[in-house]
Amino acid sequence: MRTAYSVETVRTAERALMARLPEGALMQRAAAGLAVACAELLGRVYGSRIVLLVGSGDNGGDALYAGARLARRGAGVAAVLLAPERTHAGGLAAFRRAGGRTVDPADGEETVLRADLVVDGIVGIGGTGGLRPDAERLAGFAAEARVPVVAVDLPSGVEADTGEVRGAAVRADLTVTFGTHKPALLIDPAREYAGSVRLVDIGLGDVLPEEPGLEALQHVDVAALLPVPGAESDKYRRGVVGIAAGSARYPGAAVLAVAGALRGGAGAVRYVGPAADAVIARFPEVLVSDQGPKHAGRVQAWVVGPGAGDDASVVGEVVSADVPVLIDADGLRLADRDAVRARTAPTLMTPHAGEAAALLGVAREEVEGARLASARELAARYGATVLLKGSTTLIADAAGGAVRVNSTGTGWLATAGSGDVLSGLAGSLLAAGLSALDAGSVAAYLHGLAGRLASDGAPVGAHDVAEAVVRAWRDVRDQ
Ligand SMILES: NC(=O)C1=CN([C@@H]2O[C@H](COP(=O)(O)OP(=O)(O)OC[C@H]3O[C@@H](n4cnc5c(N)ncnc54)[C@H](O)[C@@H]3O)[C@@H](O)[C@H]2O)[C@@H](O)CC1
Ligand SMILES: Nc1ncnc2c1ncn2[C@@H]1O[C@H](COP(=O)(O)OP(=O)(O)O)[C@@H](O)[C@H]1O
Ligand SMILES: [K+]
Repeated sequence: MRTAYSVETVRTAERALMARLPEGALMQRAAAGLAVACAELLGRVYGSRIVLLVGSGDNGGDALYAGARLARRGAGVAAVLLAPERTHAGGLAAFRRAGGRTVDPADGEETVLRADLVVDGIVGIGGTGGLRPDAERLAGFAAEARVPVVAVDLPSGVEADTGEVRGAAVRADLTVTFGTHKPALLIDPAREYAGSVRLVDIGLGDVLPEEPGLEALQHVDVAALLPVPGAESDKYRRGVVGIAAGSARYPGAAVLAVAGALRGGAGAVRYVGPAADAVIARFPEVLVSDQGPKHAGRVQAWVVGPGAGDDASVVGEVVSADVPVLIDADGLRLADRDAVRARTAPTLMTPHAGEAAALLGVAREEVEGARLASARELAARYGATVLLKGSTTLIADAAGGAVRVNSTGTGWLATAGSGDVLSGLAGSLLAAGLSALDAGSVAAYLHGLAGRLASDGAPVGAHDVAEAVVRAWRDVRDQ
């Protein structure tokens, strides 16, 4: 499991750890890790030209101590000081002792454009708002220079706790972060600014609380959650998932949700709705009914909404069922809010940003800029688990606790119908007995991976993604 903690938690942990260690020990650990990462990226340190962008806090201090280490290995290191009189004193002294030279921001452009590597030590977890104008100017030179940029702890200018990017921010190729990931390194849009991320152990593990703010499942975690049939299993014990989806106008959504459900581990898939002929023609193994959800026979979980059009009565019937229910797409618009809140069995809602915005009564951009807060808010309002789709998908439980984050996907998944596949897949995992949080996060993980496998850099259709779920499942199982 990859975990991330909020700034406040990181600071508390750092204080606890610092109290046990000699002064400056943490920063030395951070700087040592940072210098190693820079050296690896450069390949050859001796003779290389490194430019440090140094802000006025400890983030700049990390950069200066790392710069000193690199200067001692024969690199030519220059530091552009944003606020010379407020620069980290110990770091600056060490840097100068090692032969580093300082540069006035006025000469920053020329220096940065001649660099082989730029180290962004402008601001770390102490930053708020986008970069200030003088810092933005320097960041602009780094982008212009088209040389590798290594961010210290975080790409400067992003919001550490939320992943929002409210103004100018550094775009890094590599971010070397200390002690733990910060939420911004796992959540878009900030995640994109970080490039690849390397975590340097500074000993925080022992002092961080057990429950993180965010967690991202890895192959091994997903493998442990996948339902596997045993000797006593039969199709009913494996779970039956009901799909109430599709309409005369959108029959394809039913086919795609069923395609996802058949790959999600349930023992049987029941389909209810007007697209039964299309479903059965494509998937003869599906049990179909046109009697409505109440009379369709027992299921262990329902999926309602994909391509449902305007049929609110089917949504109402499913929402009143006393089994886990996944509500997606049109279902999110049609479901009675009080009825959703009144449910006692688990509910999983799977909006994209536009649907989440409609549910919250805000503009889509507001959700896109504050995805974490939006997912938490929706989960609390509806008493449901909320899976907010996007390039990083977030899964938040109503009870609070760590929010799951998934980034296995690819932009090629932004294709019509891929969300229908995801809802069928997640519903099937719910029917197989996973909690709403696990079903949502395992489905997002497999779906993202399936998108990558199916696409391999080329356009794909949603049905390709559904077919590739089997390969994603094997990939996870065989890790
Ligand atoms: N606290 C610790 O024990 C450790 C901290 N470390 C480093 O220290 C950093 C935190 O240091 P600080 O608390 O000093 O804070 P930062 O260095 O992250 O930022 C504070 C400084 O940045 C300026 N600033 C804030 N917002 C800005 C903006 N939008 N544009 C430009 N400048 C801005 C502020 O004026 C302030 O001087 C971490 O990110 C990490 O790099 C590491 O050395 C590991 C140990
Ligand atoms: N840029 C992206 N990167 C990765 N995954 C994405 C991206 N855009 C969308 N997705 C994923 O693709 C799926 C699209 O679902 P949705 O928006 O409901 O589409 P539809 O309604 O057409 O099925 C979601 O799983 C979402 O997380
Ligand atoms: K930084």
